[in-house]
Amino acid sequence: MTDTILVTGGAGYIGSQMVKALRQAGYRPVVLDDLSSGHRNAVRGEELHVGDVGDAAFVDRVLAEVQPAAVMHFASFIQVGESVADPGKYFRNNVTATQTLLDAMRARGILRFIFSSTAAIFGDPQYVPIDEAHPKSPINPYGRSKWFVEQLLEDYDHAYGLKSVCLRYFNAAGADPDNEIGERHDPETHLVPLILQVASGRRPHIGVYGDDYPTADGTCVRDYVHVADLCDAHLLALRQLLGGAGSARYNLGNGNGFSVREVIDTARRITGHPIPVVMEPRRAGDPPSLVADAAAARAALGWTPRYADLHTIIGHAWACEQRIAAELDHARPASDTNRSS
Ligand SMILES: NC(=O)c1ccc[n+]([C@@H]2O[C@H](COP(=O)([O-])OP(=O)(O)OC[C@H]3O[C@@H](n4cnc5c(N)ncnc54)[C@H](O)[C@@H]3O)[C@@H](O)[C@H]2O)c1
Ligand SMILES: O=c1ccn([C@@H]2O[C@H](COP(=O)(O)OP(=O)(O)O[C@H]3O[C@H](CO)[C@H](O)[C@H](O)[C@H]3O)[C@@H](O)[C@H]2O)c(=O)[nH]1
Repeated sequence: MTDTILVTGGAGYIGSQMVKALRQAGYRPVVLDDLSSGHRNAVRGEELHVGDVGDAAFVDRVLAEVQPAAVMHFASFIQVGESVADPGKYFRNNVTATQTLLDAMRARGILRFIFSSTAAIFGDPQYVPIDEAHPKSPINPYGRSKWFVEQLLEDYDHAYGLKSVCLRYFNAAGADPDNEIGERHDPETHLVPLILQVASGRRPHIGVYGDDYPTADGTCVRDYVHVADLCDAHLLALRQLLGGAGSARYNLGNGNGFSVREVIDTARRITGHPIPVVMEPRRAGDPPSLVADAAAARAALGWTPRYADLHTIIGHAWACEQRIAAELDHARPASDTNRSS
């Protein structure tokens, strides 16, 4: 029988890619999303339940109807800066609502859970590459919200036998290799899509947040990991959980750090656009360097990233940005087009 997998946040950037990967792997994905930042048209033909993960009655109805073998939980708020300005919003959605979901699952005897965690749980790294044993010391409410849930999951396993895999993504980037879906955050805060919006003419320049960090060229170093590779890791974790494996946590990255300048240079080569840079002050809460040690995921899950090369990651994101820019151009009223020409 085909296993049904409930994907919360399945209308978002990573969740929609996951839905596609689940379908291709022979599962039946069902989406639960309140469309607060997701897009209805990112859900392409799957069953979609529109509502809030924090709404206990709604979640219970969906679980009863869908009867998933496991839940993949992508739904959350994701902006570090906003989490500092409005921590209540982040703890409510990322912690309290997640607990509501977990309690509803328990009540229905659904005890398999895959959680979207983040490198932000580590805070300022004490060493790189960062392995699973690295101390957890988040420096913003977003990171703390994810670390709270990880700890809650440990207690829910001990007490209730709820088995979970926490996957700590480093910098998710890239887009669907088939270019059907892609990254559409609003507002966009992530480096790669912002750079590509400059190349497509949607922005005049890219601001670089600081060049006085203790890195080779002074700009921050990150480990960019392809969204399709993140989905592969989820599929492997899912197979293990459904096979009866216990709870686990894995760091997911390629183990290669690239500076902001290197990312911009790579994008210049791919797009042929000069991508003007404007230097800006440091952004609060940015660690100088975040690079994953993903040896545990490779060994225990058998995870081998297919698109580890930065050129490929940005190339896929560029194809997506060109498609989105063309769609926006097409949708713009003729009077706007006349003005800009
Ligand atoms: N993008 C990254 O680089 C990155 C890095 C590390 C971790 N993550 C985590 O991965 C997950 C997905 O991130 P993303 O970039 O796809 O974000 P996204 O904003 O594109 O997707 C999140 C989805 O969750 C939905 N949602 C939010 N709150 C909800 C609620 N209460 N009920 C129902 N639906 C709700 C939104 O409508 C959206 O469709 C998040 O949990 C995020 O913290 C992302
Ligand atoms: O316009 C921009 C945007 C970003 N950056 C820089 O580019 C790097 C990457 O920034 P992103 O915003 O793309 O990604 P973050 O590293 O801040 O955040 C990512 O990793 C975090 C964990 O640390 C969270 O999980 C978050 O959701 C995820 O997007 C950072 O050094 C940032 O300062 C710029 O210079 N200019």
